[in-house]
Amino acid sequence: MLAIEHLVTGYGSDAIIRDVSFTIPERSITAVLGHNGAGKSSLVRALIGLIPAWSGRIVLDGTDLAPLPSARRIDAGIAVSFQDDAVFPTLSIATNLRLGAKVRWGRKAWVEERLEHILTLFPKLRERYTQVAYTLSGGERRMLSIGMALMSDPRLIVLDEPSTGLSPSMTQFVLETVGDIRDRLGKSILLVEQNVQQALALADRAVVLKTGQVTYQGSAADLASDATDLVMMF
Ligand SMILES: Nc1ncnc2c1ncn2[C@@H]1O[C@H](COP(=O)(O)OP(=O)(O)OP(=O)(O)O)[C@@H](O)[C@H]1O
Repeated sequence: MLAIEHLVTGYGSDAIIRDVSFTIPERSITAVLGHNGAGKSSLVRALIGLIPAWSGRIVLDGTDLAPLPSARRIDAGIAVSFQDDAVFPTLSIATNLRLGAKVRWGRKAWVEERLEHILTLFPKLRERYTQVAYTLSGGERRMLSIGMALMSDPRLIVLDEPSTGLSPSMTQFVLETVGDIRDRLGKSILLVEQNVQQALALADRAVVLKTGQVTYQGSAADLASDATDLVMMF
């Protein structure tokens, strides 16, 4: 569904992503793994247009998104939830979620239907629907941030380290929900995670980045089962 082809980008004159190519299949979870500084966040930024591609292509359903600005990429079907939970703290859960669907505001019934899907996925958000977002716990705020990204009904959702700063039980809940986003909503997910074992247990495919280059791409289960491979790839 999405193909990243020979992507090169970076900052100033430093190339950080160096000839990266991989594909993300329909209805699948692809985990992007790598040490601190490997280039995971830079890859996410390039994917959604926060930094320009120096060369290469980002092809979604046959269209190259690399020359397009971020807003056009959202229209094309990519959404992102960043680890710093970009929610509006003084607005209610209900308003935050509706803002996530801003690109489709003209279609009221459609927005309400999306909202129902998200509230079914995150029952905690339904319980706190009218509360303002700053009253949420860290885990609930993470759910809201993911819910907002899902409101535009993307084909591909990019989750940048969704477990960062969460307790082990909340991490488990959020990662289980990532499985639901694939299975119940039928989305494709690019999951950037520090939590290697849990990410591999959940993902269908894995991509390992090392100093901006791909050292592994293939089955997540195969990588998880071979400890030697894991050490070599990182
Ligand atoms: N805005 C920036 N300007 C210049 N260099 C940057 C910038 N952001 C990141 N870098 C550099 O790019 C390299 C890759 O960083 P990046 O944040 O993409 O890695 P990462 O794999 O996401 O790391 P982490 O797991 O620590 O978030 C690092 O050497 C970093 O210092």
